[in-house]
Amino acid sequence: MLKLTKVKKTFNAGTVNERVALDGVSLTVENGEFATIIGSNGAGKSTLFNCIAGSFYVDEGSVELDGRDITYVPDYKRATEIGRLFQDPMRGTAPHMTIEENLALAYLRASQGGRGSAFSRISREQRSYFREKLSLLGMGLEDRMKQPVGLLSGGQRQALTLLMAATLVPPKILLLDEHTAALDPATAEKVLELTRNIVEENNLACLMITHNMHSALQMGNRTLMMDGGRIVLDISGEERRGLTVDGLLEKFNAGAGKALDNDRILFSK
Ligand SMILES: Nc1ncnc2c1ncn2[C@@H]1O[C@H](COP(=O)(O)OP(=O)(O)OP(=O)(O)O)[C@@H](O)[C@H]1O
Repeated sequence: MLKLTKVKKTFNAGTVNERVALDGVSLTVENGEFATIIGSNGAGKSTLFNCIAGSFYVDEGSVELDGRDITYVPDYKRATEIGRLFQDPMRGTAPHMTIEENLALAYLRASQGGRGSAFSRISREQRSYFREKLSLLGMGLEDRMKQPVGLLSGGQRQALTLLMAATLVPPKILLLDEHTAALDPATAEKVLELTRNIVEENNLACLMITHNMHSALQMGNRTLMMDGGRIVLDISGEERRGLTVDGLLEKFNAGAGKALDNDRILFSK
């Protein structure tokens, strides 16, 4: 379980470029809870992920994972418990290493911690475990384990990254930062389907930033909307079921006191 309490983060404090990116955000995400996050430009969505992952420390407030205070735990230590995917499919895997080497490295990192742990030989057991996991993707990657990852398509690479981040050693929380935005619509749909299955099967706590309002409502079981460094809307259950995109926009207007000003979101409506 993830718990943020009154988290504040300001960039360039005291200068003309001061930006309050998170303005006292409190949020609890239980295991099995899958929340989509949508918001205006510069709302603080990526900063929220950076604070959870430890890319930088918060100015005020606390971050807890499974009841432990991790507010000042460095990012590489948190990486053993926090899986993260970015928009760019090239991030998260090493192109010159083979599929099985990437998997072995991810496995070692997640199970033993630390950056760049050296790994020796990939055992027969490991190889068959990786093969079994890869076959779940339904992309034929289990027959290409000795090929460099650089040869894969963007969608295949993102699916592999998802596997590495979320299933080899299931994380305590999975952070997805627009992880399908750079993919063509058919491939994005496939990766979203995989995401849904992986989160459900592993009963993960998951946060997914998206600019697609349909995905925001169709994926997961909770939707958060952010504006100006705050969570202005948090809907789940009955309130969320059957909600349309227009209904969500209306709720945003009521919660934020203004219309959503994110063209990427509005164009995807
Ligand atoms: N490293 C940084 N240095 C200075 N300002 C930053 C930094 N990171 C974010 N900001 C500022 O903090 C605010 C929140 O940014 P953030 O990237 O978290 O928003 P976002 O909701 O992810 O936006 P978008 O959807 O436009 O990517 C913005 O005003 C942004 O310019």
